[in-house]
Amino acid sequence: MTAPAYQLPPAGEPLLRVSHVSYSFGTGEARTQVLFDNDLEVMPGELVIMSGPSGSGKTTLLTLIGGLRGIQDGEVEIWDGLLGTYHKLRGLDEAGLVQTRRLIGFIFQRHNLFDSLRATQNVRIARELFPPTPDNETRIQDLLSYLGLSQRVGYKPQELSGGQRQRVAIARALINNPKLVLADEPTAALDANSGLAVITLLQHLARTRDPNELARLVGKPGGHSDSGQLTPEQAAALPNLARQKGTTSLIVTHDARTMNRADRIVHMERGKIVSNVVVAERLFVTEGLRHCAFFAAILPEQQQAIADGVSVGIHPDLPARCADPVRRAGRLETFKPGATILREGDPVTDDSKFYLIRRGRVRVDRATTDGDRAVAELGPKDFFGDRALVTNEPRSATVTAIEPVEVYTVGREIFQRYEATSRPFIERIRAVYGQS
Ligand SMILES: Nc1ncnc2c1ncn2[C@@H]1O[C@H](COP(=O)(O)OP(=O)(O)OP(=O)(O)O)[C@@H](O)[C@H]1O
Repeated sequence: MTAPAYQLPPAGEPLLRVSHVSYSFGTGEARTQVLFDNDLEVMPGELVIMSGPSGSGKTTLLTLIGGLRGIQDGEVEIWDGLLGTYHKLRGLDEAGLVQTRRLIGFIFQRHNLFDSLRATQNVRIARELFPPTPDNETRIQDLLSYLGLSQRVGYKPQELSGGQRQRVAIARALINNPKLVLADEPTAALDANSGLAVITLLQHLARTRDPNELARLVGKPGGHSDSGQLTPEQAAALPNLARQKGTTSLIVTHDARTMNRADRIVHMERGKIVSNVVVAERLFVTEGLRHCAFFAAILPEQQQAIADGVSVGIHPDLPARCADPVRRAGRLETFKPGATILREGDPVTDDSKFYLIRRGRVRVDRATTDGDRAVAELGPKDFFGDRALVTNEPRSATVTAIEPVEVYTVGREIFQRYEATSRPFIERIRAVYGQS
């Protein structure tokens, strides 16, 4: 019998969806609510870091997602690509939960290795839950050796250091190519090389990466294995270890080195997800804003805050959707070909916006001082609509979508905020835009 083929979730749908999840410990007077109405969607192949102060509820949320605790309020749905359906965890019986947990690779602090088993056996026993493949044994050895344990495969847990045990637990979590990895501080006990190896493997399990990205992480042959770089052998082993792409990882960590490698950073405070930033989108918007004279003139941290507010929760590989409140805070608008985005002569109102093109091309058509018309085309990373918001004069051009267009928008209120707070600032800016 051949294994059923894995299907991805329907286009644009997440692999994991958390909706309105709240949670309390204890009962009666001792009842304490620790999670408050959380929403989160994680797309296939995303590497998401969850950060936040101690006690903010990260571990509790992770255990709910993993089906290790019963859901009290809200829902958690996990895509099962073999059944082609979502498992809804709320109210699921133990058999259903066991089935769901088999989709997940858990990397938690308490590793629960079997004390009587050697490193290889601890990994093999997880592999035995699934149908064997001809390369079972080589894969186990390759994974352990990639994680720097080739000299330790025959050791039992008590003969290993904390970091080595953690690496065996990681090998065990990843040996079955889970489509969802849930990890709680996976790199906390690890040296620099092992931490980097783990996060790089998760990145490569997620999707094909730019080879240059990997090349930058690799040290010289024979270099020190704890140099904070990968050895050439580790880099060479990656393609084979990460043949099956599409692994989604949700990682709780305080480790700044790990955070730099995330696709998205979700931040929790006091039981609530308070920010949800897609790193590539934030970078795109920040760079785009900095090319505009108005935003270039404000402080970098203010630019960053505006970029975060604009791009929050938007995923780089997918069209914009507004599924949860965190995403709704994102300001992405779409226009069909032929649609007018701005019209020459329209007055500035409270609804007026600045536009940064994310995808597609627009035509800009405006009257020139000599009575002619000037036409230009703009594309991704170009922007328009700032001048009228600074000068409060009517729109000076008509902007039309040539193709399907996605634009990030910044509302007029941001411009007014600076006008209200800093007179000299706005005068300087108006001078740049040709107004006294
Ligand atoms: N079993 C439990 N019984 C009662 N309260 C608990 C229990 N587990 C956690 N809590 C409380 O729930 C809140 C959230 O804890 P949680 O461990 O989820 O936070 P965290 O963000 O993961 O913290 P850390 O980074 O320190 O691991 C904390 O106030 C904690 O004291």
